[in-house]
Amino acid sequence: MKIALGSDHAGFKLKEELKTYLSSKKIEVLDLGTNSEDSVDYPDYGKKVGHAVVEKSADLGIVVCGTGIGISIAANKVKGVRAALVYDELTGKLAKEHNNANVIALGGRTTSTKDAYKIVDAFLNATFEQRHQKRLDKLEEEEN
Ligand SMILES: O=C[C@H](O)[C@H](O)[C@H](O)COP(=O)(O)O
Repeated sequence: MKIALGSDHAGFKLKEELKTYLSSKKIEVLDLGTNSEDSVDYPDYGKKVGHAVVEKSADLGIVVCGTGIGISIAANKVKGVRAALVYDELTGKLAKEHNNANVIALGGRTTSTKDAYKIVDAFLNATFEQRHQKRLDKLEEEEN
């Protein structure tokens, strides 16, 4: 399992913490930046992670900005991405079970590190429920 990580400056600290956390669980990480708290633009990093996932350089993606909002919108602009802004364990779990999200977005200014770890675990441990596939097909139809 390889996870692509990306953030803007507001998500940098949480991205770094997640990188350490995932590595400690022996999950491979592809860090696509940013690499400091210097101000950058979230679309650049959301799109990078989205491309990494749909082009299969990574299995899943995690993106972080101040709220998770902007970077989730950015990731969702990439065809084939289903990015979910998640804010607790339940939404982390349901993002996989119902939406088969291939990217989750977190807010570095809105979600604590401890909660982020729980959310990521809930997402990674959940399984997509096939009964929702027809809805995902309808999303895909709109892209094509
Ligand atoms: O949705 C957008 C994100 O939360 C950004 O991280 C945020 O807008 C960055 O704000 P600022 O440039 O004031 O740090």
